[in-house]
Amino acid sequence: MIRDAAAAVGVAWRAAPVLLLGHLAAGALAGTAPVAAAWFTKLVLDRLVAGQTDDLVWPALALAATGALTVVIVQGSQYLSGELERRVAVLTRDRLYTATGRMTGLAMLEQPAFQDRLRMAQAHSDSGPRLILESAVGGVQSLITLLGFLGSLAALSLVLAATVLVAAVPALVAEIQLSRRRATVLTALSPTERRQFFYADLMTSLDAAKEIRLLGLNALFRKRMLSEFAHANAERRRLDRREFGVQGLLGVLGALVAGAGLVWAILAAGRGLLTVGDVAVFLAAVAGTQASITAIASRLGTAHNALLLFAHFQEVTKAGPDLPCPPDPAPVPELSNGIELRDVWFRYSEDHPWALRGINLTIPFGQSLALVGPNGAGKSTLVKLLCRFYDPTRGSVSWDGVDLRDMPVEHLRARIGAVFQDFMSYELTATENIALGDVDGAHELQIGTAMKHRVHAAAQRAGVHDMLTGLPRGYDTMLSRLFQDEDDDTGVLLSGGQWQRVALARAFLRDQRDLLILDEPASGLDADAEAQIHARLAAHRAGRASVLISHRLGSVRDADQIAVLVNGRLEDIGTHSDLLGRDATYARLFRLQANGYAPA
Ligand SMILES: Nc1ncnc2c1ncn2[C@@H]1O[C@H](COP(=O)(O)OP(=O)(O)OP(=O)(O)O)[C@@H](O)[C@H]1O
Repeated sequence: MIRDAAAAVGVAWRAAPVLLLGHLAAGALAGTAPVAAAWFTKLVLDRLVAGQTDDLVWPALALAATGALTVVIVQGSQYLSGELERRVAVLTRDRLYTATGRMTGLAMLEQPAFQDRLRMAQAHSDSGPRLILESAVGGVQSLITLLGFLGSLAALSLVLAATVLVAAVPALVAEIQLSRRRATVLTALSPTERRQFFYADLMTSLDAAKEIRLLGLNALFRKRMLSEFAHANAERRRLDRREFGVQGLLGVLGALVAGAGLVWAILAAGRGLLTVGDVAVFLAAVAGTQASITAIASRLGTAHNALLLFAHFQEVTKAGPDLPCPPDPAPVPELSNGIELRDVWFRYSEDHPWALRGINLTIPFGQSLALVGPNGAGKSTLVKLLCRFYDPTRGSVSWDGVDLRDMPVEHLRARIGAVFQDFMSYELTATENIALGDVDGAHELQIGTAMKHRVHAAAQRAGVHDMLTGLPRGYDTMLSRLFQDEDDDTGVLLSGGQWQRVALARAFLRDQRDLLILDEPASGLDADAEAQIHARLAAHRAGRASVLISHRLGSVRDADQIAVLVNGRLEDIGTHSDLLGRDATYARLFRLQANGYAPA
């Protein structure tokens, strides 16, 4: 907890040291103002009662100046706090997304617990340090006020000063417990909120709009969202009620102490033990002491709560890379022999069934391997292991004899081009959508003349150049209608097959890479386009290894090798004619598909 507090202050210090110091100084000044105002009031009242009107001017002026200064400090403090939060936000976001960038695998992102932590970190990383600092500054401010008023109170009655102090202990304890409870409830509600966002998102998502409307799912998802919402509200209500009860009791206790003090002060003044000014200071001190203690308790609670939430940010940013990285990684050589899977077993987690079972397979350099098999056989999983999105649970994948785990993962991926089954459609211009295939991550996307030529060539190979040229702004057209200016609605939505060609063009931009992976690259293409794409792929096979996944067996029959996966096992491997001759899964599936095209 202390380490998290130091980290939060460290973040603010790194983001804006001068603002931080200014904020602290403003807090300390603001803390002395109420005490000074009380004593100036006493001077004014005592001199008024004593008829010393000539000596009234400076305490009255000082009282007015204190009031004015307080207003300036409060306003200035608010500005400093806002600016500090803005600068902290830039720094925390940078750290958060640098940390997620260090997670080079997929397993961590797939864990619900990590997703919850990430969401909490995203939600509280900006406000966390601000709340912690504000609580610290506010706490110091209230402490200064408290000490000043306690001193004043002690000068008038030691017993009363001690009573006010002791009466404050329950408030401190209660506030800390309440804040702990608040943070626990927030964390426990995270999965509920995740589901709530999921349903809310579904109902407004463009991708889901067709099905939601056709199947009439809006009412169902709205009810589910509201039910999650109601569950979260019930928890929050329980918390608010508890808070209401505790704070109410504490308020009554404080009022009783203040009331008793007031009676004592009036009786003492009646007996001539206190002046009118003393009574004024006394009243201000009792109220000020109680208010400061309540403020300190509440600041402590806020800081405690903010710290518990900020811990999520700390955990995410401190998490190491999710794929082990050797201390002295081997450079990734250009592929010259091939990639070998040796007795590879893989499951997504210990609770999941095996997705790959003892796969032994070689993908020789300069050759193409087709992966075929029924749904869920493990084809995409195998491809994900080739890109090292996961490490095999058992066995190894090696690149020219070097285990992928011994290589820097970013170097490995720099040698791979891929189109995944669930490829991305970026809401950017057509040029950017393709140029993203070859970026230097450290720099902004540079689209000079040379890059434009390469983008056009890749688009031509993917058979999408003419279509892109014909768009309202050619290659500069936004492939989205979401990010338009009011007076510019030239963005377009592409069809599924057109998007697939753009994704292919993006992969072709990386065609100098050693391994080309195409997971169902032509599933959305018309028959002409599919034939063209496969002819082009075949022409570019030399000089690299390629892996092609397809359910349309006619399109993989020319592959140098066809591997048949069934239920995570390698059932068979060979050329098209080898496999047809063996009369197993491949031959059965091929004949089934071929029959569909045979004349009736
Ligand atoms: N991220 C994941 N977490 C847990 N299980 C997964 C994950 N991805 C895939 N699986 C499971 O692993 C198995 C293999 O899936 P995979 O996607 O590799 O099959 P596939 O052969 O590519 O299927 P398809 O032809 O339908 O694309 C399936 O049982 C699937 O449910």
